[in-house]
Amino acid sequence: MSACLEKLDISGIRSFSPELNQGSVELMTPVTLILGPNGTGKTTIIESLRYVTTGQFPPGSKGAGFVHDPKIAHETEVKAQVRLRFRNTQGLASCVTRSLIATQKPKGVTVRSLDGVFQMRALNGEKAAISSKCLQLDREMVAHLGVSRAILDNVIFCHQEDSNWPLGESKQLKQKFEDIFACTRYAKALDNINSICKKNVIIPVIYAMIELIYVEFSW
Ligand SMILES: Nc1ncnc2c1ncn2[C@@H]1O[C@H](COP(=O)(O)OP(=O)(O)OP(=O)(O)O)[C@@H](O)[C@H]1O
Repeated sequence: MSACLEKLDISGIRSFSPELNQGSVELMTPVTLILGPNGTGKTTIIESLRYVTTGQFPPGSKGAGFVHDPKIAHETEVKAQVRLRFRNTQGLASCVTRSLIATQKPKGVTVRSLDGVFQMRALNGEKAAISSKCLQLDREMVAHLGVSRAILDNVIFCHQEDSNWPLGESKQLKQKFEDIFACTRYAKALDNINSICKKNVIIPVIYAMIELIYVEFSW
């Protein structure tokens, strides 16, 4: 079963106010169209989906610039949160929340990521919550969405500034294709299978020889 995104809540990201549940987007099946005039937040929605699923900030931002500017909020600190409700690959209701804090310092804005939370309702209706360090959460998301990080990053939620990657330099292009199709992993897996097959042929032969020797001597 493929995973299905249902609802995105954004607060404190770019022009979305830090007040909780200020920006909510219902994600429709099979497709959601995002329309609006320039500067109304269409890119921010895709950036937030990419951030909540992969933990990646938009290109070149390192978090500052992605969080609502503390100067605009007239605060020294702004809390940001992105929450995504979705059905995982088993059809179970799941929810992932990632949070950030931006602090206005004399030299500029610094951004700190807080631990994320992943919640899932099991088939018996019980709710399980995993409070998770960012790296663990990235792995959880790949498992529950059933899509690799490279596909989330470069295909499904590819940032408009990065969307020309198929026209990039051949070395980088090769790397991208390797990441997306996991070619190296398949080659390694095939090597492993071949060597296991060889071992599995050799081992029965050795057993057969030992058995033969045993039979010879037992006479
Ligand atoms: N750090 C920030 N704090 C507050 N507002 C911000 C911040 N960064 C960007 N913005 C504002 O957020 C909005 C960004 O909107 P976004 O780029 O998502 O719009 P868009 O609908 O995709 O626009 P376009 O059609 O031009 O691509 C702009 O109005 C911008 O001024």
